[in-house]
Amino acid sequence: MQQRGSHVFNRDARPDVSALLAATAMGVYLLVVAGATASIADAARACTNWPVCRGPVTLAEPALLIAWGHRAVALLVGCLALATGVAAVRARHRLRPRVLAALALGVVLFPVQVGIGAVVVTSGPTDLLTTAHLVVGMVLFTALVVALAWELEPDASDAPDDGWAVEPGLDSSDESDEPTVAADAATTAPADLPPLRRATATLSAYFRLMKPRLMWLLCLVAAAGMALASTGGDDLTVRAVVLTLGGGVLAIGASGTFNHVLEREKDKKMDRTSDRPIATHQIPVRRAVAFGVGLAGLSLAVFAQVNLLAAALGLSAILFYSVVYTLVLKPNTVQNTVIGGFAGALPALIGWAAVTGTFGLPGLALAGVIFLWTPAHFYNLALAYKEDYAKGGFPMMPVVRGEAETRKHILYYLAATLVAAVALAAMTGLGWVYAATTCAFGGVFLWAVLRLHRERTESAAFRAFHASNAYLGALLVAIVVDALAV
Ligand code: HEM
Ligand SMILES: CC(C)=CCC/C(C)=C/CC/C(C)=C/COP(=O)(O)OP(=O)(O)O
Repeated sequence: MQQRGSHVFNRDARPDVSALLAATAMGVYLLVVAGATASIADAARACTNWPVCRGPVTLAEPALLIAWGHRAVALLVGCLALATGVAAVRARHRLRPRVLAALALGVVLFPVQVGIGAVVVTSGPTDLLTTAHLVVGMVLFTALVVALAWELEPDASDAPDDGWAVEPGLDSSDESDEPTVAADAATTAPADLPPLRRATATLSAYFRLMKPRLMWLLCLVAAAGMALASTGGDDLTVRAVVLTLGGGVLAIGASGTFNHVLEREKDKKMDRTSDRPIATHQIPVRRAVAFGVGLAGLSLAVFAQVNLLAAALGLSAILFYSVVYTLVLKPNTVQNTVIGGFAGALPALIGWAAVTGTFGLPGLALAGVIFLWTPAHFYNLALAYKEDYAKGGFPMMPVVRGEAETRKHILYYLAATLVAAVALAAMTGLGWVYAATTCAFGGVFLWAVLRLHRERTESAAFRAFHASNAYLGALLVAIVVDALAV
Protein backbone atom coordinates (compact mmCIF):
# COMPACT_ATOMS: atom_id res chain seq x y z
CA MET A 1 0.00 0.00 0.00
CA GLN A 2 1.31 3.43 -0.81
CA GLN A 3 1.73 5.99 1.91
CA ARG A 4 -0.66 8.85 1.55
CA GLY A 5 1.21 11.85 0.24
CA SER A 6 4.45 9.95 -0.37
CA HIS A 7 4.18 10.49 -4.11
CA VAL A 8 1.65 13.26 -4.05
CA PHE A 9 2.53 15.41 -7.02
CA ASN A 10 5.35 17.75 -6.20
CA ARG A 11 3.30 19.88 -3.94
CA ASP A 12 6.36 21.40 -2.38
CA ALA A 13 7.92 22.33 -5.71
CA ARG A 14 5.02 24.19 -7.26
CA PRO A 15 2.19 24.89 -4.89
CA ASP A 16 1.74 28.56 -5.63
CA VAL A 17 1.00 28.49 -9.32
CA SER A 18 -1.68 25.80 -9.08
CA ALA A 19 -3.33 27.42 -6.05
CA LEU A 20 -3.27 30.85 -7.70
CA LEU A 21 -4.51 29.39 -10.98
CA ALA A 22 -7.43 27.70 -9.22
CA ALA A 23 -8.37 30.92 -7.41
CA THR A 24 -8.09 32.96 -10.63
CA ALA A 25 -10.15 30.44 -12.61
CA MET A 26 -12.92 30.50 -10.00
CA GLY A 27 -12.70 34.29 -9.85
CA VAL A 28 -13.12 34.49 -13.62
CA TYR A 29 -16.10 32.15 -13.34
CA LEU A 30 -17.61 34.45 -10.73
CA LEU A 31 -17.05 37.33 -13.15
CA VAL A 32 -18.65 35.53 -16.06
CA VAL A 33 -21.71 34.72 -13.94
CA ALA A 34 -21.78 38.31 -12.58
CA GLY A 35 -21.53 39.51 -16.19
CA ALA A 36 -24.44 37.30 -17.27
CA THR A 37 -26.46 38.65 -14.32
CA ALA A 38 -25.49 42.23 -15.25
CA SER A 39 -26.63 41.59 -18.80
CA ILE A 40 -29.99 40.15 -17.67
CA ALA A 41 -30.46 43.11 -15.28
CA ASP A 42 -29.54 45.54 -18.10
CA ALA A 43 -26.80 46.98 -15.88
CA ALA A 44 -24.99 48.53 -18.86
CA ARG A 45 -27.87 50.97 -19.32
CA ALA A 46 -27.89 51.82 -15.59
CA CYS A 47 -24.23 52.83 -15.71
CA THR A 48 -22.85 54.26 -18.95
CA ASN A 49 -19.52 55.53 -17.61
CA TRP A 50 -16.25 53.69 -17.38
CA PRO A 51 -14.24 52.82 -15.30
CA VAL A 52 -16.48 54.21 -12.53
CA CYS A 53 -20.23 54.73 -12.47
CA ARG A 54 -21.62 58.17 -11.73
CA GLY A 55 -24.36 58.90 -9.27
CA PRO A 56 -25.23 57.55 -5.84
CA VAL A 57 -25.47 53.81 -5.34
CA THR A 58 -28.71 52.90 -3.62
CA LEU A 59 -30.62 49.71 -2.99
CA ALA A 60 -33.42 51.25 -4.99
CA GLU A 61 -31.31 50.82 -8.13
CA PRO A 62 -30.30 47.14 -8.17
CA ALA A 63 -28.98 47.35 -11.76
CA LEU A 64 -26.44 50.01 -10.69
CA LEU A 65 -25.46 47.89 -7.71
CA ILE A 66 -24.89 44.91 -10.01
CA ALA A 67 -22.80 47.08 -12.37
CA TRP A 68 -20.60 48.21 -9.49
CA GLY A 69 -20.34 44.68 -8.11
CA HIS A 70 -19.22 43.37 -11.51
CA ARG A 71 -16.48 46.01 -11.75
CA ALA A 72 -15.26 45.50 -8.18
CA VAL A 73 -14.96 41.75 -8.73
CA ALA A 74 -13.22 42.42 -12.09
CA LEU A 75 -10.61 44.57 -10.34
CA LEU A 76 -9.94 41.93 -7.68
CA VAL A 77 -9.76 39.06 -10.16
CA GLY A 78 -7.56 41.18 -12.43
CA CYS A 79 -5.07 41.53 -9.56
CA LEU A 80 -5.28 37.78 -8.96
CA ALA A 81 -4.65 37.06 -12.67
CA LEU A 82 -1.65 39.39 -12.57
CA ALA A 83 -0.27 37.64 -9.48
CA THR A 84 -0.75 34.27 -11.22
CA GLY A 85 1.06 35.55 -14.32
CA VAL A 86 3.96 36.86 -12.23
CA ALA A 87 4.21 33.60 -10.26
CA ALA A 88 4.19 31.64 -13.54
CA VAL A 89 6.93 33.80 -15.07
CA ARG A 90 9.05 33.29 -11.97
CA ALA A 91 8.42 29.53 -12.10
CA ARG A 92 8.74 29.33 -15.91
CA HIS A 93 11.71 26.94 -15.87
CA ARG A 94 9.76 24.21 -14.11
CA LEU A 95 6.36 24.77 -15.74
CA ARG A 96 5.46 22.77 -18.83
CA PRO A 97 5.35 24.88 -22.02
CA ARG A 98 1.67 24.05 -22.63
CA VAL A 99 0.79 25.23 -19.10
CA LEU A 100 2.56 28.51 -19.84
CA ALA A 101 0.83 28.80 -23.24
CA ALA A 102 -2.68 28.22 -21.83
CA LEU A 103 -2.01 30.59 -18.94
CA ALA A 104 -0.61 33.22 -21.31
CA LEU A 105 -3.80 32.99 -23.38
CA GLY A 106 -5.81 33.63 -20.21
CA VAL A 107 -3.64 36.54 -19.11
CA VAL A 108 -3.75 38.15 -22.59
CA LEU A 109 -7.51 37.67 -22.88
CA PHE A 110 -8.15 39.38 -19.54
CA PRO A 111 -7.43 42.96 -20.76
CA VAL A 112 -9.21 42.16 -24.04
CA GLN A 113 -12.26 41.22 -21.98
CA VAL A 114 -11.96 44.44 -19.92
CA GLY A 115 -11.78 46.40 -23.19
CA ILE A 116 -14.91 44.77 -24.62
CA GLY A 117 -16.68 45.49 -21.32
CA ALA A 118 -15.68 49.17 -21.53
CA VAL A 119 -17.02 49.44 -25.10
CA VAL A 120 -20.31 47.73 -24.09
CA VAL A 121 -20.76 50.32 -21.33
CA THR A 122 -19.70 53.47 -23.17
CA SER A 123 -21.19 52.85 -26.61
CA GLY A 124 -24.24 50.90 -25.47
CA PRO A 125 -24.86 47.16 -25.41
CA THR A 126 -25.46 45.47 -28.75
CA ASP A 127 -26.13 41.76 -29.23
CA LEU A 128 -22.75 41.32 -30.91
CA LEU A 129 -20.81 43.06 -28.13
CA THR A 130 -22.56 41.34 -25.23
CA THR A 131 -22.22 37.94 -26.90
CA ALA A 132 -18.51 38.61 -27.54
CA HIS A 133 -18.10 39.60 -23.87
CA LEU A 134 -19.74 36.37 -22.68
CA VAL A 135 -17.87 34.15 -25.15
CA VAL A 136 -14.43 35.65 -24.41
CA GLY A 137 -15.17 35.25 -20.68
CA MET A 138 -15.91 31.58 -21.19
CA VAL A 139 -12.80 31.05 -23.34
CA LEU A 140 -10.74 32.78 -20.65
CA PHE A 141 -12.17 30.52 -17.95
CA THR A 142 -11.59 27.44 -20.10
CA ALA A 143 -7.96 28.42 -20.82
CA LEU A 144 -7.28 28.81 -17.09
CA VAL A 145 -8.87 25.48 -16.16
CA VAL A 146 -6.96 23.71 -18.94
CA ALA A 147 -3.73 25.29 -17.67
CA LEU A 148 -4.65 24.08 -14.19
CA ALA A 149 -5.41 20.52 -15.36
CA TRP A 150 -2.06 20.37 -17.18
CA GLU A 151 -0.22 21.83 -14.22
CA LEU A 152 -1.73 19.19 -11.91
CA GLU A 153 -0.69 16.30 -14.15
CA PRO A 154 1.94 14.21 -12.39
CA ASP A 155 5.42 14.22 -13.91
CA ALA A 156 6.66 11.07 -15.60
CA SER A 157 9.28 11.01 -12.84
CA ASP A 158 6.58 10.76 -10.16
CA ALA A 159 5.78 7.37 -8.69
CA PRO A 160 3.69 5.24 -11.07
CA ASP A 161 0.04 6.20 -11.06
CA ASP A 162 -1.42 2.76 -10.78
CA GLY A 163 -1.76 2.67 -7.03
CA TRP A 164 -4.43 4.19 -4.91
CA ALA A 165 -3.48 5.69 -1.58
CA VAL A 166 -5.78 3.94 0.87
CA GLU A 167 -6.13 5.57 4.22
CA PRO A 168 -5.96 3.41 7.32
CA GLY A 169 -9.33 1.84 7.96
CA LEU A 170 -10.61 2.54 4.47
CA ASP A 171 -11.08 -0.10 1.87
CA SER A 172 -13.06 0.16 -1.34
CA SER A 173 -14.97 -3.00 -0.55
CA ASP A 174 -15.85 -1.89 2.98
CA GLU A 175 -16.89 1.73 2.81
CA SER A 176 -19.82 1.80 5.17
CA ASP A 177 -21.32 5.21 4.47
CA GLU A 178 -20.47 5.38 0.80
CA PRO A 179 -22.77 4.64 -2.10
CA THR A 180 -22.60 0.91 -2.23
CA VAL A 181 -25.59 -1.29 -2.25
CA ALA A 182 -23.49 -4.03 -0.67
CA ALA A 183 -23.32 -2.00 2.51
CA ASP A 184 -27.02 -1.81 3.22
CA ALA A 185 -28.14 -5.06 1.71
CA ALA A 186 -30.12 -7.53 3.74
CA THR A 187 -28.46 -10.27 1.77
CA THR A 188 -30.93 -13.12 1.73
CA ALA A 189 -34.33 -14.00 3.05
CA PRO A 190 -33.79 -17.60 4.18
CA ALA A 191 -36.78 -19.84 4.69
CA ASP A 192 -36.19 -20.12 8.43
CA LEU A 193 -36.85 -16.40 9.05
CA PRO A 194 -40.19 -15.50 10.64
CA PRO A 195 -42.77 -14.76 7.87
CA LEU A 196 -42.96 -11.02 8.60
CA ARG A 197 -39.19 -10.57 8.50
CA ARG A 198 -39.04 -12.63 5.33
CA ALA A 199 -41.68 -10.49 3.68
CA THR A 200 -39.88 -7.30 4.78
CA ALA A 201 -36.54 -8.59 3.45
CA THR A 202 -38.15 -9.49 0.11
CA LEU A 203 -39.88 -6.12 -0.18
CA SER A 204 -36.60 -4.36 0.63
CA ALA A 205 -34.85 -6.45 -2.04
CA TYR A 206 -37.40 -5.39 -4.69
CA PHE A 207 -37.00 -1.81 -3.53
CA ARG A 208 -33.22 -2.04 -3.96
CA LEU A 209 -33.71 -3.36 -7.51
CA MET A 210 -35.22 0.05 -8.33
CA LYS A 211 -31.93 1.86 -7.52
CA PRO A 212 -33.68 4.28 -5.15
CA ARG A 213 -30.51 6.28 -4.39
CA LEU A 214 -30.54 7.75 -7.89
CA MET A 215 -34.13 8.93 -7.69
CA TRP A 216 -33.97 12.21 -5.76
CA LEU A 217 -31.50 13.85 -8.14
CA LEU A 218 -33.12 12.54 -11.33
CA CYS A 219 -36.51 13.76 -10.05
CA LEU A 220 -34.95 17.15 -9.36
CA VAL A 221 -33.70 17.23 -12.97
CA ALA A 222 -37.26 16.67 -14.21
CA ALA A 223 -38.60 19.24 -11.72
CA ALA A 224 -36.09 21.84 -12.94
CA GLY A 225 -37.11 21.07 -16.55
CA MET A 226 -40.75 21.69 -15.62
CA ALA A 227 -39.98 24.89 -13.69
CA LEU A 228 -37.95 26.29 -16.61
CA ALA A 229 -40.73 25.43 -19.05
CA SER A 230 -43.31 27.23 -16.92
CA THR A 231 -41.39 30.53 -17.26
CA GLY A 232 -42.43 30.60 -20.93
CA GLY A 233 -46.08 31.09 -19.97
CA ASP A 234 -47.27 27.45 -19.94
CA ASP A 235 -49.27 26.41 -16.87
CA LEU A 236 -47.52 24.24 -14.31
CA THR A 237 -50.27 22.16 -12.74
CA VAL A 238 -49.93 20.03 -9.62
CA ARG A 239 -51.35 17.13 -11.66
CA ALA A 240 -48.57 17.39 -14.28
CA VAL A 241 -45.89 17.61 -11.57
CA VAL A 242 -47.19 14.58 -9.63
CA LEU A 243 -47.67 12.45 -12.75
CA THR A 244 -44.28 13.37 -14.24
CA LEU A 245 -42.34 12.68 -11.04
CA GLY A 246 -44.38 9.52 -10.40
CA GLY A 247 -43.74 8.27 -13.95
CA GLY A 248 -40.07 9.16 -13.52
CA VAL A 249 -39.69 7.19 -10.27
CA LEU A 250 -41.33 4.15 -11.90
CA ALA A 251 -39.14 4.51 -15.04
CA ILE A 252 -35.94 4.70 -12.98
CA GLY A 253 -37.18 1.67 -11.02
CA ALA A 254 -37.80 -0.25 -14.24
CA SER A 255 -34.43 0.56 -15.81
CA GLY A 256 -32.61 -0.13 -12.51
CA THR A 257 -34.29 -3.52 -12.36
CA PHE A 258 -33.32 -4.37 -15.96
CA ASN A 259 -29.76 -3.25 -15.16
CA HIS A 260 -29.67 -5.68 -12.21
CA VAL A 261 -30.96 -8.51 -14.40
CA LEU A 262 -28.52 -7.89 -17.26
CA GLU A 263 -25.47 -7.43 -15.04
CA ARG A 264 -26.15 -10.25 -12.56
CA GLU A 265 -23.11 -12.32 -13.59
CA LYS A 266 -20.73 -9.33 -13.55
CA ASP A 267 -22.25 -8.15 -10.26
CA LYS A 268 -21.18 -11.44 -8.66
CA LYS A 269 -17.55 -10.69 -9.53
CA MET A 270 -17.48 -7.21 -7.98
CA ASP A 271 -17.24 -6.61 -4.21
CA ARG A 272 -19.52 -3.58 -4.37
CA THR A 273 -22.30 -5.41 -6.14
CA SER A 274 -21.88 -9.05 -5.18
CA ASP A 275 -24.77 -9.02 -2.74
CA ARG A 276 -27.31 -7.45 -5.06
CA PRO A 277 -30.66 -9.27 -4.87
CA ILE A 278 -30.42 -11.05 -8.22
CA ALA A 279 -26.72 -11.85 -7.94
CA THR A 280 -27.44 -13.61 -4.62
CA HIS A 281 -30.55 -15.33 -6.06
CA GLN A 282 -32.71 -13.66 -3.44
CA ILE A 283 -34.96 -12.61 -6.31
CA PRO A 284 -35.26 -15.04 -9.23
CA VAL A 285 -34.49 -13.59 -12.67
CA ARG A 286 -37.96 -14.29 -14.07
CA ARG A 287 -39.67 -12.44 -11.23
CA ALA A 288 -37.27 -9.53 -11.58
CA VAL A 289 -38.00 -9.32 -15.32
CA ALA A 290 -41.73 -9.39 -14.60
CA PHE A 291 -41.25 -6.68 -11.95
CA GLY A 292 -39.27 -4.53 -14.41
CA VAL A 293 -41.81 -4.97 -17.20
CA GLY A 294 -44.62 -4.12 -14.78
CA LEU A 295 -42.84 -0.97 -13.59
CA ALA A 296 -42.06 0.09 -17.17
CA GLY A 297 -45.66 -0.43 -18.28
CA LEU A 298 -46.99 1.46 -15.27
CA SER A 299 -44.51 4.27 -15.84
CA LEU A 300 -45.52 4.68 -19.49
CA ALA A 301 -49.20 4.63 -18.54
CA VAL A 302 -48.57 7.39 -15.99
CA PHE A 303 -46.47 9.47 -18.44
CA ALA A 304 -49.18 9.04 -21.08
CA GLN A 305 -51.61 10.81 -18.73
CA VAL A 306 -49.37 13.86 -19.11
CA ASN A 307 -48.78 13.66 -22.85
CA LEU A 308 -47.46 11.32 -25.53
CA LEU A 309 -44.10 13.07 -25.94
CA ALA A 310 -43.36 12.60 -22.22
CA ALA A 311 -44.27 8.91 -22.56
CA ALA A 312 -42.08 8.49 -25.67
CA LEU A 313 -39.14 10.15 -23.92
CA GLY A 314 -39.74 7.99 -20.82
CA LEU A 315 -39.60 4.87 -23.00
CA SER A 316 -36.41 6.15 -24.68
CA ALA A 317 -34.81 6.73 -21.25
CA ILE A 318 -35.66 3.21 -20.06
CA LEU A 319 -34.37 1.65 -23.30
CA PHE A 320 -31.26 3.83 -23.39
CA TYR A 321 -30.20 3.01 -19.84
CA SER A 322 -31.18 -0.68 -19.91
CA VAL A 323 -30.13 -1.64 -23.41
CA VAL A 324 -27.80 0.93 -24.96
CA TYR A 325 -25.84 1.79 -21.79
CA THR A 326 -25.96 -1.49 -19.84
CA LEU A 327 -25.66 -3.97 -22.71
CA VAL A 328 -23.74 -2.09 -25.40
CA LEU A 329 -21.71 0.79 -23.96
CA LYS A 330 -20.75 -0.21 -20.43
CA PRO A 331 -18.96 -3.49 -21.23
CA ASN A 332 -17.45 -2.32 -24.52
CA THR A 333 -16.15 1.24 -24.56
CA VAL A 334 -14.21 3.58 -22.32
CA GLN A 335 -16.64 6.30 -23.42
CA ASN A 336 -19.52 4.43 -21.73
CA THR A 337 -19.93 7.13 -19.09
CA VAL A 338 -19.82 10.03 -21.53
CA ILE A 339 -22.35 8.58 -23.98
CA GLY A 340 -24.35 7.08 -21.10
CA GLY A 341 -24.87 10.64 -19.87
CA PHE A 342 -27.74 10.90 -22.40
CA ALA A 343 -29.86 8.64 -20.15
CA GLY A 344 -29.52 10.97 -17.18
CA ALA A 345 -30.11 14.04 -19.35
CA LEU A 346 -33.43 12.76 -20.70
CA PRO A 347 -35.44 13.62 -17.53
CA ALA A 348 -34.72 17.31 -18.30
CA LEU A 349 -36.46 16.89 -21.66
CA ILE A 350 -39.25 14.85 -20.05
CA GLY A 351 -39.87 17.68 -17.55
CA TRP A 352 -39.89 20.30 -20.30
CA ALA A 353 -42.15 18.19 -22.55
CA ALA A 354 -44.55 17.49 -19.68
CA VAL A 355 -45.33 21.21 -19.46
CA THR A 356 -45.04 22.33 -23.09
CA GLY A 357 -45.78 19.16 -25.05
CA THR A 358 -42.73 19.85 -27.19
CA PHE A 359 -38.94 20.38 -27.17
CA GLY A 360 -37.34 23.73 -26.34
CA LEU A 361 -33.88 25.28 -26.22
CA PRO A 362 -33.76 25.86 -22.43
CA GLY A 363 -34.80 22.24 -21.81
CA LEU A 364 -32.05 21.08 -24.19
CA ALA A 365 -29.53 23.38 -22.46
CA LEU A 366 -30.46 21.89 -19.07
CA ALA A 367 -30.00 18.41 -20.57
CA GLY A 368 -26.56 19.61 -21.77
CA VAL A 369 -25.58 20.60 -18.22
CA ILE A 370 -26.54 17.11 -16.91
CA PHE A 371 -24.75 15.41 -19.82
CA LEU A 372 -21.48 17.27 -19.12
CA TRP A 373 -21.79 16.86 -15.36
CA THR A 374 -22.13 13.05 -15.58
CA PRO A 375 -18.42 12.17 -16.15
CA ALA A 376 -17.36 14.67 -13.47
CA HIS A 377 -19.78 12.82 -11.17
CA PHE A 378 -19.07 9.19 -11.99
CA TYR A 379 -15.31 9.20 -12.69
CA ASN A 380 -14.78 9.82 -8.96
CA LEU A 381 -16.51 6.54 -8.14
CA ALA A 382 -14.72 4.85 -11.03
CA LEU A 383 -11.44 5.88 -9.39
CA ALA A 384 -12.50 4.62 -5.96
CA TYR A 385 -13.76 1.31 -7.38
CA LYS A 386 -11.14 0.92 -10.10
CA GLU A 387 -10.04 -2.56 -9.02
CA ASP A 388 -13.62 -3.68 -8.64
CA TYR A 389 -14.59 -2.50 -12.12
CA ALA A 390 -11.49 -4.21 -13.50
CA LYS A 391 -12.60 -7.46 -11.80
CA GLY A 392 -16.01 -7.10 -13.43
CA GLY A 393 -14.33 -6.61 -16.81
CA PHE A 394 -15.68 -3.08 -17.38
CA PRO A 395 -13.48 -0.71 -19.43
CA MET A 396 -13.97 2.28 -17.09
CA MET A 397 -11.76 5.32 -17.63
CA PRO A 398 -9.27 4.67 -14.75
CA VAL A 399 -8.97 1.00 -15.75
CA VAL A 400 -8.21 1.77 -19.39
CA ARG A 401 -6.52 5.18 -19.36
CA GLY A 402 -5.15 5.33 -15.82
CA GLU A 403 -5.89 7.44 -12.77
CA ALA A 404 -4.02 10.61 -13.79
CA GLU A 405 -5.91 10.83 -17.08
CA THR A 406 -9.20 10.25 -15.24
CA ARG A 407 -8.51 13.02 -12.74
CA LYS A 408 -7.71 15.36 -15.62
CA HIS A 409 -10.99 14.46 -17.33
CA ILE A 410 -12.91 15.14 -14.12
CA LEU A 411 -11.51 18.68 -14.17
CA TYR A 412 -12.31 19.15 -17.88
CA TYR A 413 -15.91 17.97 -17.46
CA LEU A 414 -16.31 20.06 -14.32
CA ALA A 415 -15.20 23.16 -16.25
CA ALA A 416 -17.49 22.25 -19.15
CA THR A 417 -20.40 21.86 -16.72
CA LEU A 418 -19.76 25.29 -15.22
CA VAL A 419 -19.60 26.88 -18.68
CA ALA A 420 -22.83 25.12 -19.70
CA ALA A 421 -24.46 26.40 -16.49
CA VAL A 422 -23.63 29.97 -17.57
CA ALA A 423 -24.97 29.31 -21.07
CA LEU A 424 -28.22 28.08 -19.48
CA ALA A 425 -28.48 31.29 -17.43
CA ALA A 426 -27.82 33.45 -20.48
CA MET A 427 -30.50 31.59 -22.43
CA THR A 428 -33.19 31.63 -19.78
CA GLY A 429 -32.76 34.78 -17.73
CA LEU A 430 -32.36 32.84 -14.48
CA GLY A 431 -31.51 35.27 -11.72
CA TRP A 432 -29.28 35.82 -8.71
CA VAL A 433 -30.25 32.70 -6.72
CA TYR A 434 -29.01 30.57 -9.61
CA ALA A 435 -25.93 32.79 -10.14
CA ALA A 436 -24.90 32.61 -6.49
CA THR A 437 -25.51 28.85 -6.37
CA THR A 438 -23.42 27.94 -9.40
CA CYS A 439 -20.53 30.08 -8.09
CA ALA A 440 -20.65 28.85 -4.48
CA PHE A 441 -21.28 25.16 -5.13
CA GLY A 442 -19.09 25.22 -8.27
CA GLY A 443 -16.29 26.55 -6.06
CA VAL A 444 -16.81 23.73 -3.55
CA PHE A 445 -16.88 21.15 -6.38
CA LEU A 446 -13.64 22.58 -7.84
CA TRP A 447 -12.02 22.58 -4.39
CA ALA A 448 -12.97 18.91 -3.87
CA VAL A 449 -11.58 17.95 -7.29
CA LEU A 450 -8.34 19.83 -6.60
CA ARG A 451 -7.98 17.95 -3.30
CA LEU A 452 -8.50 14.74 -5.24
CA HIS A 453 -5.61 15.75 -7.53
CA ARG A 454 -3.38 16.42 -4.56
CA GLU A 455 -4.35 13.61 -2.19
CA ARG A 456 -5.23 10.76 -4.57
CA THR A 457 -7.06 8.84 -1.88
CA GLU A 458 -10.37 7.02 -1.85
CA SER A 459 -11.85 9.45 0.61
CA ALA A 460 -10.83 12.35 -1.66
CA ALA A 461 -12.62 10.59 -4.54
CA PHE A 462 -15.76 10.08 -2.43
CA ARG A 463 -15.56 13.72 -1.32
CA ALA A 464 -15.47 14.86 -4.95
CA PHE A 465 -18.34 12.47 -5.78
CA HIS A 466 -20.50 13.95 -3.00
CA ALA A 467 -19.50 17.46 -4.07
CA SER A 468 -20.70 16.64 -7.59
CA ASN A 469 -24.10 15.59 -6.24
CA ALA A 470 -24.30 18.62 -3.96
CA TYR A 471 -23.44 20.95 -6.88
CA LEU A 472 -26.09 19.54 -9.19
CA GLY A 473 -28.69 19.20 -6.43
CA ALA A 474 -28.21 22.81 -5.33
CA LEU A 475 -28.21 24.07 -8.93
CA LEU A 476 -31.48 22.29 -9.71
CA VAL A 477 -33.15 23.60 -6.54
CA ALA A 478 -31.91 27.09 -7.46
CA ILE A 479 -33.48 26.73 -10.92
CA VAL A 480 -36.80 25.76 -9.37
CA VAL A 481 -36.63 28.65 -6.86
CA ASP A 482 -35.50 31.21 -9.43
CA ALA A 483 -38.04 30.13 -12.01
CA LEU A 484 -41.02 29.85 -9.68
CA ALA A 485 -40.46 32.10 -6.71
CA VAL A 486 -38.06 34.97 -7.47
C1 HEM B 1 -23.31 7.22 -17.09
C2 HEM B 1 -23.95 7.84 -16.12
C3 HEM B 1 -23.83 7.51 -14.66
C4 HEM B 1 -23.14 6.53 -14.04
C5 HEM B 1 -22.25 5.46 -14.66
C6 HEM B 1 -23.41 6.65 -12.63
C7 HEM B 1 -22.91 5.79 -11.67
C8 HEM B 1 -23.27 5.80 -10.35
C9 HEM B 1 -22.95 4.78 -9.42
C10 HEM B 1 -22.16 3.52 -9.72
C11 HEM B 1 -23.47 5.13 -8.23
C12 HEM B 1 -23.45 4.32 -6.94
C13 HEM B 1 -24.78 3.61 -6.98
C14 HEM B 1 -24.97 2.58 -5.93
O1 HEM B 1 -24.08 1.81 -5.69
O2 HEM B 1 -26.09 2.60 -5.39
C15 HEM B 1 -24.13 6.39 -8.41
C16 HEM B 1 -24.78 7.07 -7.42
C17 HEM B 1 -25.58 8.16 -7.65
N1 HEM B 1 -25.80 8.79 -8.84
FE1 HEM B 1 -24.91 8.33 -10.60
N2 HEM B 1 -24.23 7.70 -12.42
C18 HEM B 1 -24.53 8.25 -13.62
C19 HEM B 1 -25.38 9.32 -13.86
C20 HEM B 1 -26.13 9.92 -12.90
C21 HEM B 1 -27.11 10.95 -13.16
C22 HEM B 1 -27.42 11.51 -14.53
C23 HEM B 1 -27.63 11.30 -11.97
C24 HEM B 1 -28.64 12.34 -11.66
C25 HEM B 1 -28.81 13.43 -12.34
C26 HEM B 1 -26.98 10.50 -10.95
C27 HEM B 1 -27.22 10.60 -9.60
C28 HEM B 1 -26.70 9.79 -8.64
C29 HEM B 1 -27.04 9.83 -7.23
C30 HEM B 1 -28.00 10.81 -6.57
C31 HEM B 1 -26.35 8.81 -6.62
C32 HEM B 1 -26.44 8.37 -5.16
C33 HEM B 1 -25.49 9.14 -4.31
C34 HEM B 1 -25.51 8.64 -2.89
O3 HEM B 1 -26.01 7.54 -2.61
O4 HEM B 1 -25.00 9.38 -2.07
N3 HEM B 1 -26.09 9.69 -11.56
N4 HEM B 1 -23.98 6.78 -9.71
C1 LIG C 1 -36.33 8.56 -16.53
C2 LIG C 1 -35.28 7.53 -16.60
C3 LIG C 1 -35.65 6.13 -16.81
C4 LIG C 1 -34.02 7.90 -16.50
C5 LIG C 1 -32.95 6.91 -16.56
C6 LIG C 1 -31.74 7.61 -16.23
C7 LIG C 1 -30.90 6.85 -15.27
C8 LIG C 1 -31.47 5.74 -14.45
C9 LIG C 1 -29.67 7.27 -15.14
C10 LIG C 1 -28.76 6.63 -14.21
C11 LIG C 1 -27.44 6.66 -14.74
C12 LIG C 1 -26.66 5.47 -14.37
C13 LIG C 1 -26.09 4.81 -15.54
C14 LIG C 1 -26.46 5.06 -13.09
C15 LIG C 1 -25.77 3.83 -12.57
O1 LIG C 1 -24.70 3.39 -13.28
P1 LIG C 1 -24.41 1.83 -13.38
O2 LIG C 1 -25.66 1.12 -13.75
O3 LIG C 1 -23.25 1.63 -14.27
O4 LIG C 1 -24.02 1.48 -11.89
P2 LIG C 1 -23.64 0.11 -11.23
O5 LIG C 1 -22.19 -0.12 -11.50
O6 LIG C 1 -23.93 0.38 -9.80
O7 LIG C 1 -24.52 -0.94 -11.83
